Amino acid sequence: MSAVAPLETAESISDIAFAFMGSKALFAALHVGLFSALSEKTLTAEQLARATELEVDRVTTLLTALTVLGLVRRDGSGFANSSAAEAYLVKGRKYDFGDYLRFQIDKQMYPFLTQLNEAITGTLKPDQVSSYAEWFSDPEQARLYSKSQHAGSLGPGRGLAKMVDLSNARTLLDVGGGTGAFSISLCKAYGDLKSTILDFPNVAVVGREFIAEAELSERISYQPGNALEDTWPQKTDVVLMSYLFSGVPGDEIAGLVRKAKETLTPGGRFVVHDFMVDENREGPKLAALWQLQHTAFNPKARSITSSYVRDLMEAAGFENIEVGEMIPGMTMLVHATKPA
Ligand SMILES: Nc1ncnc2c1ncn2[C@@H]1O[C@H](CSCC[C@H]([NH3+])C(=O)O)[C@@H](O)[C@H]1O
Repeated sequence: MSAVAPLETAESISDIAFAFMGSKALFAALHVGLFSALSEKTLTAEQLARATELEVDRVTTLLTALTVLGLVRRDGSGFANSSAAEAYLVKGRKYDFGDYLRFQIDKQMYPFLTQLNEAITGTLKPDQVSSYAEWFSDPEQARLYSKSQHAGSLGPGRGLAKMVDLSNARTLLDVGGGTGAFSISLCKAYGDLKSTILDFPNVAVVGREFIAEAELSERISYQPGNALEDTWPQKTDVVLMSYLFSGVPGDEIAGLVRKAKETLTPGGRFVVHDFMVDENREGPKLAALWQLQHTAFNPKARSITSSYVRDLMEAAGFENIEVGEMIPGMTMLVHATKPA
């Protein structure tokens, strides 16, 4: 991964400093259904104002911002979607991720960044969220987050099923498994596999709904609780931790690796999936920014690399350690075997 060229101009700093305005223009447009209203047609600001029941000056200002960002384009005297907006931001399109952006990113991640200054200086106040446990003690927050996370993880789950051969495994422990997107994808790919998901009680409530919908309630169950405090089910053939390391205090990670080793059956596989930056700390950009995002609500989070995870696995006595990219430019997969 090649490094970004260091910036040389004031404008390039401004681009970063004011980027949040563009993020908000995108989210506001999604909330009023603007891209869906513009789907496959060209509308003037007045027509769009009528379609979205908004005031015309405000629609004009929003459309102008979206046009300079390239999300929409001028078409004669009207406005039309860019091809990206048409493909990814219109309701019902196959690859639409508008709901993920307007719920998880705008309603949860964006507000968390308003406490980043305190998180960085270690001065979060008691009423500010400083862990997943605290955040998900609110059932509505747990539901809102988990639903979009689920949609985002089904695809990577299918990818994982192809990258790691689990055909000999019968039991999976999915630590911080959320609503079970990975467990569901893996159980669908491997007919003999059963999974136990360890996650907070308010997440389990939502997950059971998804698992019932996938008709896998017989094979996927929950042990609701806190992975850092509770006793884990023993003798499992696979332990999976997807996005768990980024969500716990950095000094807990080594203990999680050791606990995985104790829990696994001999020959069992330990699989870790998470945001990991390159060894030289020059990228990938989204991995680095997502790690920073996690620090905003988990101030003891650690910015990890795949070598860091590999070294911990080696120290814990794992072998056949393999490292690969999972979501390009964003996440890595590190997996290893407990000696037979
Ligand atoms: N201490 C903890 N104990 C149990 N679950 C946790 C803990 N800390 C974070 N989590 C969960 O870790 C998950 C991170 S989101 C990732 C969910 C899922 N593994 C996936 O890849 O899609 C959330 O569901 C959190 O509730």
